[in-house]
Amino acid sequence: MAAYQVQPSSNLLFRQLFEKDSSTYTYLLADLSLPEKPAVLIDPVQTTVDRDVSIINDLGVKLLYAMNTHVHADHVTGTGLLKTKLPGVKSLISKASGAKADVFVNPGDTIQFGTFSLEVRATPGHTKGCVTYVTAEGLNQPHPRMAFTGDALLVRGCGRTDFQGGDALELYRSVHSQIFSLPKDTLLYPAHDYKGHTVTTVGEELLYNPRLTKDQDGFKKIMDNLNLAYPKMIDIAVPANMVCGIQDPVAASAV
Ligand SMILES: N[C@@H](CCC(=O)N[C@@H](CSS)C(=O)NCC(=O)O)C(=O)O
Repeated sequence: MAAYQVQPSSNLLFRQLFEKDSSTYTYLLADLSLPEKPAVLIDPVQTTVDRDVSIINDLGVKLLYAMNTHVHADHVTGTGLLKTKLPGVKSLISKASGAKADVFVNPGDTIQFGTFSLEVRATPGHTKGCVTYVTAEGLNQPHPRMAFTGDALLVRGCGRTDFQGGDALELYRSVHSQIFSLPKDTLLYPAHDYKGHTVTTVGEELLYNPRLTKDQDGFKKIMDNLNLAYPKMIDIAVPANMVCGIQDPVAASAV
């Protein structure tokens, strides 16, 4: 297996952070070419917000957006709590998610942080409002490109499709049209991994993804027979994430 050295651009700060209880990856990206070092944080988890705030403060970056790829069912997002700890931060999620946030994005929108940006691609199927965030093309942009796929595409897997408006055929079409259409060397960063993987590429998943290399019928059969237990925190996480996590930590801790 090839080892990936992420050298997207000397000006792009990139950190992949892990939360072990839900096996969630959180990603910090910042533009070091500007004095303010504008940054975004993708899929933060509430229980690791203090870690994230420490890293942000240690590195001296300015967090603009705490953003989600979708309404998570297995953990409470850190976006609400981050807003209370880092004033000025805006929560961001897709309009199609139906969740509350400061900023809503639609397919084709770009999220700017300094000289870098992330393109919003609609990748529904795991949930209705799932999006993938993709770095831009261009001379001073990360090369290879990087895509943050949430739960639409996992390394050698994909998100389940049995709740929150999930739909196996929609997920299949989303991944093939919006993710597998990217250049083969595009680095794919998922929101979860349960087996110790960190990153993959479009080329690798086109060859080795055991679900998405099948045809649509074969894929649907696999997804209909996953028989996964519901996430332990689903009844707490989904309602909390519909409002982008805790908005008032004092009130929440009093409950
Ligand atoms: N055991 C975990 C939940 C595991 C799970 O269902 N993961 C989801 C993504 S989070 S909703 C998934 O789509 N998994 C796909 C797969 O093939 O594993 C818990 O209880 O939290």
